[in-house]
Amino acid sequence: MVLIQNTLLGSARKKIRTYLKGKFLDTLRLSLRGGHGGNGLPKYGGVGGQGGAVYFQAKEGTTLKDVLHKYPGKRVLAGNGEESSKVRILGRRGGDRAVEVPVGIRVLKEGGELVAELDEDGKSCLAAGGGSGGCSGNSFLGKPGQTRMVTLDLKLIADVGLVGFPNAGKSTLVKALSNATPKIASYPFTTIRPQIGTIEYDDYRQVTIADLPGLIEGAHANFGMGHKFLKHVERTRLLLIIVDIFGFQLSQSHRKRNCLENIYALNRELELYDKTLLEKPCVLLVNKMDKEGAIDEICKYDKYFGDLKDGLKHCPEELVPRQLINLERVIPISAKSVTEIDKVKRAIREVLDEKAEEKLREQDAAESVDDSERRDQQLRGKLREQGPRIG
Ligand SMILES: Nc1nc2c(ncn2[C@@H]2O[C@H](COP(=O)(O)OP(=O)(O)OP(=O)(O)O)[C@@H](O)[C@H]2O)c(=O)[nH]1
Ligand SMILES: [Mg+2]
Repeated sequence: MVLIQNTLLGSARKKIRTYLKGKFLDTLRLSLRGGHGGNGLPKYGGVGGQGGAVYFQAKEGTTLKDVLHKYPGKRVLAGNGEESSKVRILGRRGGDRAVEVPVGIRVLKEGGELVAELDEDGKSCLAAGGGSGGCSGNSFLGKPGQTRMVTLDLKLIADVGLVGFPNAGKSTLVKALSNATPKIASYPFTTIRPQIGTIEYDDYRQVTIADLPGLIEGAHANFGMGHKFLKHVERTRLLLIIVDIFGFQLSQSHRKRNCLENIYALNRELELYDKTLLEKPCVLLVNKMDKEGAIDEICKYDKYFGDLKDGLKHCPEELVPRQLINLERVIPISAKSVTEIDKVKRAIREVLDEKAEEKLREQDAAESVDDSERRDQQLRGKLREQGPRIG
């Protein structure tokens, strides 16, 4: 029996391995069941053991593929509580099951309700509790554990997210900036899954950057790969928007968009996905400046990069965003040139630091307002205690 079970499990694992080869998993549905409580022993007043619970624990370096390899049937069961017996009046508690999941996981119940957000290494949450053991209060009958379907939804955690149309040079840039080794090719949709690289600075500071598959116009209506990868920029602190100086044309049947139109189109796709993304600081990289004719091209649009509002008069109606992105810097680059990569590296660091300082200043200001309000309240309280003044 055990042999048959092992063989079946082995073949399921094999199928899953083949299916997952090359596939990026960022969501996984699991069926969970807490352990059943053990029965009590009425004759001796014995209490059955509590059923074990299912937990999720975030662990650096784990992927959703690892979870699936471990639970190919997508079912996680905790141990049942032990029954009370003459030799062991208090039944032993059933074993807990701690499922290691990637950092950045959101645990969602059926219907999408958020159970927990495991965004730090080591953070854990209870996902399905065990049933209580049988005792005098429940006729000595152990209770079943909680049964629950959950979805694990992964949002990558990176400091910087790259947003651009296909072929703009996102992967070329990430490869030059960081330790990531994404595939680069001269056709669109080379990148089909997100990848995170780490940028190292001379003072050992590290900044993580996410290379994402290219967006296309109409991604909000599920064209191309749709918006499904944009969730991975939700937790970033900075957006690197990258456009090809010569614009982008998906195919002969699509309209060619120049680089200014590309910026508005990306702005609009971000807005249609989630307008709070527009509050993030953005750095615009105008790429492929080493190509012939690039200088003439940038001269046409340069004046609008500093004031996107002014450029709206050249924007086709269908691309006009309601709210414009916050461009902190505009840097013309060639992702193939080492010196220009250094410029980008410095700018990333500067903007991240500026924003962090701004946030600290705002927190300090809010705290000092709180302090002065507290002092005012104390003073008013004291005056009330002293009673009304005569005269
Ligand atoms: N001349 C020139 N070519 C570049 C530059 N940056 C990228 N390329 C070329 O542009 C093509 C696309 O580059 P990728 O880095 O794969 O572009 P991507 O934005 O990651 O594309 P997708 O993954 O399809 O979205 C490749 O042939 C690169 O060699 C650049 O600065 N100058
Ligand atoms: Mg790419």
